[in-house]
Amino acid sequence: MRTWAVWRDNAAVWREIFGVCWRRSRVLFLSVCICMALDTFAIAGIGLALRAVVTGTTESRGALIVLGAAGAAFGYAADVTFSELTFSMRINLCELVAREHYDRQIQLAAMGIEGIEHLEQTEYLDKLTSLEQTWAIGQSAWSAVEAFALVARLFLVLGLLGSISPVLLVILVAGVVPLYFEQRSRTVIQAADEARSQDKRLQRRLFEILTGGATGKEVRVAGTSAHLVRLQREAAERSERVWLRANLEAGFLGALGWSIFVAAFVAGLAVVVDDAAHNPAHLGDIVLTITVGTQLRSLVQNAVRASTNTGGSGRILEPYRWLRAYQAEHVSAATNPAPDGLREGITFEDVTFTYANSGHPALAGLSVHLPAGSIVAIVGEYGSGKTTIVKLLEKMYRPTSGRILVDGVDLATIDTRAWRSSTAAAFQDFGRYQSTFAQAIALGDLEHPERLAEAVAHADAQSLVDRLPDGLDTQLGRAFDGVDLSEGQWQKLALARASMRQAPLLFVLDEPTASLDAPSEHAIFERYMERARAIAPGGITVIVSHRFSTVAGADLILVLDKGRLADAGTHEELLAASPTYAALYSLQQTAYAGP
Ligand SMILES: Nc1ncnc2c1ncn2[C@@H]1O[C@H](COP(=O)(O)OP(=O)(O)OP(=O)(O)O)[C@@H](O)[C@H]1O
Repeated sequence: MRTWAVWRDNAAVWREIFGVCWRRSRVLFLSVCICMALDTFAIAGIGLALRAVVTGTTESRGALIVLGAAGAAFGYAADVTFSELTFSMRINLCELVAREHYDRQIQLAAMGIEGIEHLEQTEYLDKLTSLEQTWAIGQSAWSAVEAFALVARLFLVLGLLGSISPVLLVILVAGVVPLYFEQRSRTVIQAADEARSQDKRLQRRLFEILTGGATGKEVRVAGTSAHLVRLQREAAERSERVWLRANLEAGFLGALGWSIFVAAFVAGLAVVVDDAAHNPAHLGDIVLTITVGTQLRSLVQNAVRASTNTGGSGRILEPYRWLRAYQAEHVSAATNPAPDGLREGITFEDVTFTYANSGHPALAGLSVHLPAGSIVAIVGEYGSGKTTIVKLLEKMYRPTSGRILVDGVDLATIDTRAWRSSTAAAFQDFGRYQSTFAQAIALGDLEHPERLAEAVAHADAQSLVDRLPDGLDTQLGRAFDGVDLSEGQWQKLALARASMRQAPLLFVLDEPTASLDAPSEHAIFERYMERARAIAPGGITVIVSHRFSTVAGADLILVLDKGRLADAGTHEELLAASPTYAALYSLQQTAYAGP
């Protein structure tokens, strides 16, 4: 039942693929179909033409010999030409459809998912990775057509054999035998492929660790390279053993199937030869039987390959179908407009959030009001839930329970795109875009490139730009022979990107200065505090930090402890009323002041 459902779902995608092929290039689509159909008849034509040559020879009919020879030559030429043409046109069509349709569809579907939960689960990441080969989606549909055409060709050839002698139809039955064994040997190979996939992944990861920039440094210092190389070799040996065993078994199964087929074919041929010995007019049948019969082997093999590819295409269609279904489920249906400005503020109402792959809540029963127009700092130990609040505010996740209210309206009901375009954020794990410096900043708001200089100034990045060889036009990153930046410089760039959006309702800075030195950190905080005061009516600035001292000027400080709100208030209030805050604050003061 499950298999049937998979085939039905695959068929629905194939129908869609053919529709896309038809719309994108009718000429290519029709050419492929016509070439495939003509190729199907070419083999039968060759057999018939050769029989005509032999019959012409035995009956001394010159015209028939010439016609048969010309027909056979034409048939061979057609077979080669049409199969070559079909092959290259199919590739072109698949690439065209991938480039102009599926690449875009997949990217839109991936970005259409409201949150980022799926991006943090390995299984889903694997699925997305396999979708990088978008041409294979189109290829899967054409493999199905090819399998169908090959089976049609098989029946045509067998029909011809049957017309010589019904006894030859026994080859039809024999033809199923190698089909069965080839199928089984492919299953053996597939099972082995799956069985060794973990070792292959391990090999790949170890290779990345050994050759990667960041990991390479650690491996060298720790002196563990020989150990890692050994682990990699062991994984390779395990994988090879599984592969070799499977190939031997598959080879044996294949040989067994073909031996049975050859025995049946030889027996059939003996019947035809015996008949021709008694009736010279049937000599041509021997040629026809050998011509068409020898084609059977490659036909059956190709039919098996095509049908296995068609079945295997589920490997690419399954993640594609999954992505579409997942997107359909996770597309935001919220339609409330985002407010123009905040009047009351943002209220967390008993918000609890648990990550899908985690057993305990990252935030538990959080109830707090962030007043409109305020600067809110979130402090707390590692893993206390600070970033989780940021992600919830940006609608990357939805609360497991409780609500976040924006001026009394549930954030879940506010149109996600509209909400995000009224906010700006510099995330802790910011992107390092290997483009020009200016492009990497402008990504923050493509509609207002004129704000670039201002954003650079806000992030205290002007002196950095001045030092770059081509200023704002400097290419970044090693992938394109560009300049590599230090962690702190990348962070300033991310800050500038977040500063592109002027007067956002919500401005979130998650550890915006973690990689910066103390003077830069101080300058940046001063500037962002100042900016926050000038932000749109009621705009809220949220700053996440480990360093209590730098956010002391915030209007409201939230102290998180293991996912719970331990305390909230101004710096002075907390110093007076919160022993946790006072202790951590004085600890940090002492640590930064030194002995
Ligand atoms: N994607 C995730 N999947 C599962 N658990 C997660 C995920 N992200 C965070 N967590 C867990 O949720 C808890 C809160 O994490 P969060 O990143 O919000 O803490 P944080 O206070 O920002 O920490 P840090 O100061 O280290 O950035 C931690 O226990 C963390 O391990």
